[in-house]
Amino acid sequence: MDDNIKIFKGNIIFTPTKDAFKCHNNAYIVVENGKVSGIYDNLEDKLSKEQIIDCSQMLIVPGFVDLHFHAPQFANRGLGLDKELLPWLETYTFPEEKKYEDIHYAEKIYKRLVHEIWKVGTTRIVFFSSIHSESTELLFDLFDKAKIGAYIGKVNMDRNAPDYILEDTEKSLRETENFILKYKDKSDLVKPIVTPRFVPSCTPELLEGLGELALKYNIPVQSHLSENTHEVAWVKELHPESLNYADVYSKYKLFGQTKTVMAHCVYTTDEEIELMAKNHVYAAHCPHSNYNLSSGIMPVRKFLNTNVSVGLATDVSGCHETSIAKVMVSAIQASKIKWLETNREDIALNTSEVFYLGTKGGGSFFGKVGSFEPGYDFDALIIDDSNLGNIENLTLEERLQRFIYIGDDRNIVDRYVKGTKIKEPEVF
Ligand SMILES: O=c1[nH]c(=O)c2nc[nH]c2[nH]1
Ligand SMILES: [Zn+2]
Repeated sequence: MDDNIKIFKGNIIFTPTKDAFKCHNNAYIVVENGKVSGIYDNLEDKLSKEQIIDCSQMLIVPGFVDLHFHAPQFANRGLGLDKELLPWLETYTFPEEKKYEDIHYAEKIYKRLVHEIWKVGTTRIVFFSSIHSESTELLFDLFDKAKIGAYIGKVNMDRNAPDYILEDTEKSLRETENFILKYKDKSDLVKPIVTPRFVPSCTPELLEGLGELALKYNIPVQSHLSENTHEVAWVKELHPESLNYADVYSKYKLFGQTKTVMAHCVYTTDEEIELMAKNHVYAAHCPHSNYNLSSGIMPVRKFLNTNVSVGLATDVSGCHETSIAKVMVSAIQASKIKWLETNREDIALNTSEVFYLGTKGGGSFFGKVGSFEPGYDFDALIIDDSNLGNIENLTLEERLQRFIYIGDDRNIVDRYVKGTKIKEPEVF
């Protein structure tokens, strides 16, 4: 058989749309050159046993996609989470990010990070690094070597933070351009992304320069939008000339002029949501982080009803969890509170919806990723849930739901990206 063809047998479950799971019990998924070519209920008569990767009792699901993660905050998980956003940034986040000027510290933590992302079954991820070019390049190289898909952004910030974490505007732009030039064509799986931290920490000159760079090299953009009420008020104070928070990014060509993702969107107005839909700007929903930092609850249903593309994200270290499965749980919980808050108008999310958001919803930011429809990259997790309880009398949907709620990385037997099995990365 052609080396470029792999055939997996197992219980295949995925969400081509958010509205329902597609399930194939004990079926075959054929992968050619890293892409799904089809799913068949029976191929046995055409194949010998050696040609099949047998996962018979197991679940085969798309890999998880995390649309927003701060790599240099990895060692800070679980610290200072009784604070709100702005005091937390000052007391915990900025001092930790400063440490990434030391490449040896970066190497120690980033190697652990790659291992963790592999462990929890995240196969595609969008990272903020820190302001430091050398550490950012290291992060890029480690994910490229691990063969996990990622966008990686050198953070830009030149105002409203302690001196030790601020950049000179010109230098920030120059280093960002150098990073783009060095890495934009280096890897098939890992790519640069333009990363203004958020409006309060970027001068208009910096935002303007970053918008120009994104357009010049057609590089995607990521930032934060309307996470916290104090932050939103601060942006209004800094930019009285703008209609709203999104309008500031938009003015500097950082709001959909190239592919864009904005984290949080808790206080985004109806006009801003309309603009996101019009400009195809993604929203990264980070419910765990929003609880921890007392930010609020993003009205996800409103975004979905307005046809905004939404994915899930941990937002480590606003979030102490690294698993997107656990974010799926908190997305359901948060939406139930929102349902109560809106007098039962914003219908709560169900399991197929959050699974969609954590796979195909965020995956589309990377291309044909997060589903098993023909032509999609075969990014997959093989899950053995036999230790979680009886599997005989449950539907595949129930088994997957149970894994999301009570399973963990110990249930993930194998991980694939673009049809290639990802080996466990070395930590030391
Ligand atoms: O959750 C967040 N984490 C951060 O590091 C950050 N910086 C600005 N805004 C932020 N929000
Ligand atoms: Zn963030």
